[in-house]
Amino acid sequence: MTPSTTPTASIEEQEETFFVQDVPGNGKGVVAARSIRKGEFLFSEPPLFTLNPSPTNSMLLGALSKCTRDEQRQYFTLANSYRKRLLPALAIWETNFLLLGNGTHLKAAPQPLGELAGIFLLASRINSSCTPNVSKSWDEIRNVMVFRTLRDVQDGEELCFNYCDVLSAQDERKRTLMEEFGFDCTCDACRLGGEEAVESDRRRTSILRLFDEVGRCAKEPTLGIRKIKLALQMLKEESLIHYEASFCYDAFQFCVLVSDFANAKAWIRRAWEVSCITSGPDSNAARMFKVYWANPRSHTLAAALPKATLSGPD
Ligand SMILES: C[S@@+](CC[C@H](N)C(=O)[O-])C[C@H]1O[C@@H](n2cnc3c(N)ncnc32)[C@H](O)[C@@H]1O
Repeated sequence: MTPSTTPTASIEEQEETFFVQDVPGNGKGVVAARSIRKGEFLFSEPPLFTLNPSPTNSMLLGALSKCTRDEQRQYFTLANSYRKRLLPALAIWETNFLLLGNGTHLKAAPQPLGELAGIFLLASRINSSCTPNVSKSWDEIRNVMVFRTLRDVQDGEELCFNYCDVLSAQDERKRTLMEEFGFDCTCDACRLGGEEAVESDRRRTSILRLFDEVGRCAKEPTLGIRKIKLALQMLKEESLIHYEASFCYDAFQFCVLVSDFANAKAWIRRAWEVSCITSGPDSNAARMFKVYWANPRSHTLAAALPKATLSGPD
């Protein structure tokens, strides 16, 4: 796999790749104008302004007063899910802000100290999906939010990232999105019914449980790898690439623990490939994985347990 190079896209390039249009039932949305390969860079966008994630209306008016007339006009045409409850500037902020950094942007979740949030005029048009085909990652060096495709996207398909944690059951996701963002989620995963919904819920909640269980397998690397393979299989079935890199990195660590450096290399290479897709080859994660791929013995856990041979990715 060849990861995309460091991104910048002109307006013309963007228009050839995607456009903003009305999406039935969900206001506006961003739609692919051509087929797009997984891991492709879509666009990067600087924030119009940044504030702490819970500003007052007057703080917002202060920030807006430093914007141009056109930017103010664009701000006030963004979606507003809190029309009946909040003053316009605050209501639009609550509907559209994104956290800088790579955490969740759920309002109820504890935020790291000093975490900032921002308004991104174009990204504000991207709707939510619990099976997202777009990733967003904050580039702290260039001060831009970067958007990439997580899987192959067809011409005409809507581009969506996830507003909430996707590793929970449908009713919990829908409740969170209603409570935190004021809308009833109509994404494909939230529209599943019957046996399909039960199966999807089972996989997503199992993957979450496996995250925890894998972390407790430090003394049982073989069991750890078995659980990781199970989680990767379920992630594939749910089309959720997000978490693959993290599981592959855990598998790498199990392998270096027992000096199985051949399989360690195979796992960390896969972690690198996935992180190039989800956050780009220049991301901190991708850089770290590349270093370990070149020299797995440099990891602090190397040879901490007796030698053994585990297995690599399927
Ligand atoms: C950040 S805006 C996204 C763009 C918005 N559709 C627009 O017209 O500008 C968030 C709002 O879009 C709508 N929305 C986003 N994702 C949705 C989904 N999965 N199901 C239903 N509505 C959604 C909700 O009204 C939500 O408050």
